[in-house]
Amino acid sequence: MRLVTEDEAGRLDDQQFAQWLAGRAGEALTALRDRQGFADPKALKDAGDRASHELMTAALARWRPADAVLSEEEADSRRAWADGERAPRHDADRVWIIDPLDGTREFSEAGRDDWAVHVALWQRSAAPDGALVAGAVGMPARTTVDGDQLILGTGCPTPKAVEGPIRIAVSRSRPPAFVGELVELLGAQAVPMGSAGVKVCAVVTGEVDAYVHAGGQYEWDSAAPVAVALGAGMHASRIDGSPLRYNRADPRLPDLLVCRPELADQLLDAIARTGVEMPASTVTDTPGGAFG
Ligand SMILES: Nc1ncnc2c1ncn2[C@@H]1O[C@H](COP(=O)(O)O)[C@@H](OP(=O)(O)O)[C@H]1O
Ligand SMILES: [Mg+2]
Repeated sequence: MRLVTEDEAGRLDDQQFAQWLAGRAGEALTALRDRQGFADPKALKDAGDRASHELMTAALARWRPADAVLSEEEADSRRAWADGERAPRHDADRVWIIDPLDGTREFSEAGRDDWAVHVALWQRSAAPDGALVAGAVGMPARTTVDGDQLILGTGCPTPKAVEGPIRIAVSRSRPPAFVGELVELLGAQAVPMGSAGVKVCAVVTGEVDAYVHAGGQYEWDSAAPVAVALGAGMHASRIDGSPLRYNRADPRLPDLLVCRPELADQLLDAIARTGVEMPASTVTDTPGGAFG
């Protein structure tokens, strides 16, 4: 995808804008990585988070000034649930849910390409009671056949099923405790990799059949990837099969199942058989609603 200039971004629709924004942030992150190198991983992580967040929020302020933003790197959106304060996103009609750098750990390790940029748009008026209406996941260290950075939007085709054991993407650094048992129950294969966005996109491209996570995550980790997965006809839910909801008062969204639709029942059943419990604190309220 060739990116239009900053000045031309105003004519893009929301989905095109999400892809454009992921691409611009990806270019900046790649340049930063090249310039700064890997000698100080913490400094590189911090610089990446900050540079990408600033680029994205400046572009959103310019081109979508009426919309609110929920970003991993925006203290106000994180603090809201802890302090019981209301942030602008709780009352907004449209909220951009962004993770400026997902797979931060992998971004700071030389040679790794499993990190991503997430851009999603949540709209209050969308059924059933507020929903994701656009999304893009950029994987700046991966390229298309044309040599451009790889950016997936909501129009990806459903990949063909592959014979053989179910391949399940899991976090390489924090896999859910029940994964060993799950893999054994299903005769499946665990495929460790970094970044929630990269793992969901691996399901969308057919590299794996499913992605399972539990134990902690936030809305920005999964919003854009889930928009991409739903657009490609994939199943996406909590690990008990209940729906994923975004722009809640509490942005914690600690578990996730994304998989080929024909595997959903089998995977949900096997996850339930491991006895994993859903944390009580994740009971959700009305979209953007009062704090419980
Ligand atoms: N137990 C946990 N608690 C909070 N966040 C978690 C988590 N496990 C994974 N994540 C977040 O989910 C994203 C993908 O993780 P992983 O690469 O391990 O699969 C990372 O986002 P960031 O890189 O944006 O911080 C990571 O911080
Ligand atoms: Mg993240």
